[in-house]
Amino acid sequence: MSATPPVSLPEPTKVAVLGAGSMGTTFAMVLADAGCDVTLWGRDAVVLDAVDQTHRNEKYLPGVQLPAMHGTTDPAVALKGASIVVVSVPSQVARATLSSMKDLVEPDAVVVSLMKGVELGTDRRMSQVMAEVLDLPDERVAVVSGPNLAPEIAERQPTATVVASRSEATAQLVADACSTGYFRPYTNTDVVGVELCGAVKNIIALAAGMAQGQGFGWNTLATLITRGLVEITRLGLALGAEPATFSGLAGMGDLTATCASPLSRNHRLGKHIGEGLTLAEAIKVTGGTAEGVKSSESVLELARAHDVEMPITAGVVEVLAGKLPLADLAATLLARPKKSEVAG
Ligand SMILES: NC(=O)C1=CN([C@@H]2O[C@H](COP(=O)(O)OP(=O)(O)OC[C@H]3O[C@@H](n4cnc5c(N)ncnc54)[C@H](O)[C@@H]3O)[C@@H](O)[C@H]2O)C=CC1
Ligand SMILES: O=C(CO)COP(=O)(O)O
Repeated sequence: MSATPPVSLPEPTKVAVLGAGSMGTTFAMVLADAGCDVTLWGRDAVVLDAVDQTHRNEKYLPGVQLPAMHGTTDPAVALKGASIVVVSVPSQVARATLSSMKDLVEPDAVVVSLMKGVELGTDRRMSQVMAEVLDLPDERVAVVSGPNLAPEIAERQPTATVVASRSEATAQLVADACSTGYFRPYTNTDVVGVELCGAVKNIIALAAGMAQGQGFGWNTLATLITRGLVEITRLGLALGAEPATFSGLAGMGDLTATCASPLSRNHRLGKHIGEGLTLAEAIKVTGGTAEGVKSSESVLELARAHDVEMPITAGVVEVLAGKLPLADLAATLLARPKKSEVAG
């Protein structure tokens, strides 16, 4: 097994995208638009047949005409010859999904996570899960994260993102593979920071949605975004992230998009709870993967293990668990002991 990926790939780069939901399909579109030979893998034969034959995924991206790509339910077909493997399944099933495909991934492939969650039970970030299951060295691991609401990218609206890898050459390689006229990747070597930004902003977006559902306005939203960024930064720094990451696209960028947009499933789910639905009802009505629900628990565990204060996250966990009435959340947060804004 080679520890270092090739610095350039054969043209066109063959890419497997694992997970045919809204983000997996959208990123497959970006890669194909960028000139890659893309095969999308998923479990639903009806969906993948349509992707393969008519280049449409009506279940997850209704009305969107995709560029030419392959679709399959057979992981061996998707992974054969793929020099880049993109993983876009819900975080809590990443380990099981990758374990079942472990022997099919090409020995030199770079494996990229689009997932924005932290594993329950282990508190591992997705790049850690991928590396553990597939036995990958740092040079073969990358993550992509930024203000990247799938429905907007699928309309080819302009946005930017961060491709992070401990290896600058790997980050550059993945950035080259997904660079288009509407999607601009920046590189970063701070994998920890970029990944934590993606996972924790979903929890803050739940809180922002709850606040909106309760009828609170822009001041509350801005307060949650700003103090949410403080929580993300505190946890990230405790885990070795770089300070500059938090004001970047994966940090402030994604936090703003997700907390403000009704396209965010986490925001919508929080809003349903704010309007009075139970968690179970809100999950059903929202549909799709709202990573913050489960990751709030693992992120809070990480925070406690590193002695990091995350009051908004802790409040969201209590509300979701039914231990704190949502009507009391704001008062609970505001009643905490007064402190300096800038002292840690
Ligand atoms: N949708 C978005 O705007 C964005 C999503 N992401 C991240 O991408 C990841 C995937 O999310 P989406 O594609 O949006 O979710 P989705 O809910 O649209 O699709 C999830 C996909 O995973 C499949 N799946 C569910 N359980 C599975 C299992 N046990 N084994 C294999 N496949 C399974 C579903 O069939 C579906 O195809 C998440 O971590 C999310 O945070 C990141 C950026 C933007
Ligand atoms: O991560 C996202 C945008 O960058 C998508 O957010 P949701 O998972 O809340 O829809």
